[in-house]
Amino acid sequence: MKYVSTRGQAPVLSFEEAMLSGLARDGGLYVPETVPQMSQADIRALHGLPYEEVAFRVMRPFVGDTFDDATFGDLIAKSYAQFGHAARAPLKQLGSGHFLCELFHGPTLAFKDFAMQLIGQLFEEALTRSGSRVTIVGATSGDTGSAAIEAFRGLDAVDVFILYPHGRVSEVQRRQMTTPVEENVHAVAIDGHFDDAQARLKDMFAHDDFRDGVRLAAVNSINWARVLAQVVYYFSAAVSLGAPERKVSFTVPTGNFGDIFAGYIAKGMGLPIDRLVIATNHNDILHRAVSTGNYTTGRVEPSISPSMDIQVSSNFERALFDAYDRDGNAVAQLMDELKSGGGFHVSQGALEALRDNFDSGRASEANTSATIAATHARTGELVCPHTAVGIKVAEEHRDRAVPMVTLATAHPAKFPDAVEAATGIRPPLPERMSDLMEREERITRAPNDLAALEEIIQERIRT
Ligand SMILES: Cc1ncc(COP(=O)(O)O)c(C=O)c1O
Ligand SMILES: N[C@@H](CCOP(=O)(O)O)C(=O)O
Repeated sequence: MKYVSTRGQAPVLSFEEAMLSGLARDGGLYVPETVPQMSQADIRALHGLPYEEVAFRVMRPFVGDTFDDATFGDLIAKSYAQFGHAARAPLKQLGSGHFLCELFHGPTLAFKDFAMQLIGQLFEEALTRSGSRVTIVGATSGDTGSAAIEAFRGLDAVDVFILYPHGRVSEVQRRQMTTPVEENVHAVAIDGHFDDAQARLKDMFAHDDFRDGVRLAAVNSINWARVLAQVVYYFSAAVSLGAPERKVSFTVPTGNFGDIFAGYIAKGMGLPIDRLVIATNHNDILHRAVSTGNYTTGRVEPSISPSMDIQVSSNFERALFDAYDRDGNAVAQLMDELKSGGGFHVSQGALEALRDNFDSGRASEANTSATIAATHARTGELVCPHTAVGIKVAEEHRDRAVPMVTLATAHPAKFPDAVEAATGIRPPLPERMSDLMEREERITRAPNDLAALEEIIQERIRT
């Protein structure tokens, strides 16, 4: 299995190389050269299997010879052993034909744990084997950072720096990043918003001396391995609802487009997904792009679903690559326009290709609060604000003949203020985290400045 860059100018890599390098040398994102197929019989055979076995069968063809079967199976088993639900990604019925897929039973209470726990294991195995080390730098609007710190804390071969926007993550998210005591993890609060953090991360990858000097690695969804691990729960959910005999649709609360792109890959592998619905908050660049063809960035406005306060949505580049018939030059040109002019227009042909797979909708702040309240009143469930954005958009896009699954991307206790404001109920943290608010925090403050951030990292990495 080989991986190619969406901008067509970087070396073609193996799974291990793509995983350890993150962003391609030409600024693009790695995607598989071809998407492996699962037949109807392969999909039918997933019925009733434990999540770990589904994960093995879905991901195995993408990994090539990087890991042998026994090792890969063991790493998957270790990755999900800490999850608080036997089904790992259980389905819960919300109403007739509408289901939630609960992705928040991992150690940091958000869907990011599905991929991060796995790539923590994969990195450790690959680095131990080669005797090398890496410096991971991540950008977060809250959940990726906490999941990465949890997955990599205490590892000898890895130093981790997480850039998060100062004052723009929830207190629970911040404390999950700032209270771990291990010396190899660092939470860095930068002035600015998530897009600034992600832009500085990409600048570091474009700065070859720094990139090579610190052996820079990425754990954001620019890393293909992150997307791959997220493909699995589309299969487990669809099979539980009758695939391959029955089609299923998914609505995905979306920011950086990684999670929904994983659904697109599942569909490309043969899973009978009817519609993939992009659900955004008022930072709605993706909804505007799919409905009008204009991908134009605006100001990132804070919201009660802060993890989706994103305007420059990295993985959209992967979808564009396919929509432009895998023409890396065309994608590179669009990304140049984005950098120089803040946006681009998607060609008619590419827009039609995108619309073949994706629908989209948006939820205002009032919609989100009202959905948290209505869902609680109707079902007794407390949902996080990101999930509420998904539920609201899903209800608008449902074809009653096809089951709809909304991805429940975080636990409501990560965003207690928004949930309490909507329902009057403050969701408690699970017992194992009950002292989170008393633990001591360790925060580095930094300007939104490449040189300053690189200096902090260079001073702190262990050699
Ligand atoms: C809770 C939550 N929901 C949804 C999203 C959106 O996911 P993605 O960035 O993969 O689109 C994120 C992070 O981005 C998140 O943390
Ligand atoms: N919502 C994310 C933003 C980064 O997304 P990623 O999937 O590219 O890591 C977060 O919580 O940090």
